[in-house]
Amino acid sequence: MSQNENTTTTTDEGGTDPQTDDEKLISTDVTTGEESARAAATSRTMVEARGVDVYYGDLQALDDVSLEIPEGKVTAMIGPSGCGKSTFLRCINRMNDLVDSARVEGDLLLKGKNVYDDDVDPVALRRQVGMVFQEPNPFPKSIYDNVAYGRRIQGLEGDMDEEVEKALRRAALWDEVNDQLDKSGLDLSGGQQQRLCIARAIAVDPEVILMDEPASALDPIATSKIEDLIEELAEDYTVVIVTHNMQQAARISDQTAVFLTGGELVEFDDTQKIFENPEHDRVEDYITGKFG
Ligand SMILES: Nc1ncnc2c1ncn2[C@@H]1O[C@H](COP(=O)(O)OP(=O)(O)OP(=O)(O)O)[C@@H](O)[C@H]1O
Repeated sequence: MSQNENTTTTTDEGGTDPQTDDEKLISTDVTTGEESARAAATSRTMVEARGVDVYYGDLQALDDVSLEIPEGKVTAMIGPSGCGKSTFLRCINRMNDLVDSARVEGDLLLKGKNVYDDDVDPVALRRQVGMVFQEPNPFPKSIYDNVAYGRRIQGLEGDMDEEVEKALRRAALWDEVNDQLDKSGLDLSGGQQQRLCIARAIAVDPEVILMDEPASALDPIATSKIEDLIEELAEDYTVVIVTHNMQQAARISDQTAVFLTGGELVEFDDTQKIFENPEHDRVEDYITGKFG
């Protein structure tokens, strides 16, 4: 957001937002302290969807999706191809804004604040809600610069060497790369590249990490490392992961959302319940491989 765009905004209640332009520039958290405190006092929900519909032109990709994603857990999104899992993930950090034909209706709240409100800066939102994609996509830069990049462009304070080391340690990559930080990120193995992308995402201190099939391009050993890492990350972050791999969802997630054709969220519950005793026959059929 440019400084000129930072004008006084109208609140839901019709009053004016007392936050000054400078304060808004300093505060990149899209939720205000008051909103965060209110949300924390009433629940531990990090992300809440209320009646979310998404369209790409005439095609409806999500149909009236409502769910609450708890803080500090791993939440998996599963379902057959084309049922809207990635679309839902991309609503949370407004990546769908980048698709001209995409239209989002309903409410998508992050710590009680609608991320689609006019006063939310999508760039600040994407710092708070980081993303890791299916194909590892490090920048053609050194390992160090890949991790430092986000902090530099966001102007975040702190000792950069320490921050880079911290992020690489959290991403379980430090021990493998600490003596070659100048090496290109592109020269790492696929699994290391994906952990580098995770380090890059966490270097800017997000609260939520979205992962869109983060291990599907990796071999079984690299996959297993990423799965271990995801479980560890949930100690510090809220993780939302799209996966085609039901065993993976069962292994690493606390909650599972099952989407079925037509962009419908059919069931959302504890992962154990979804896999052992789902409420809906259609979910059982999907889990047991009768379709999808
Ligand atoms: N950028 C886009 N433009 C037009 N239609 C899109 C776009 N992205 C997704 N869609 C359509 O929206 C629907 C949901 O797609 P989405 O990628 O969210 O599903 P998914 O469940 O993640 O699928 P997969 O498991 O195959 O990745 C599909 O019909 C898809 O073709």
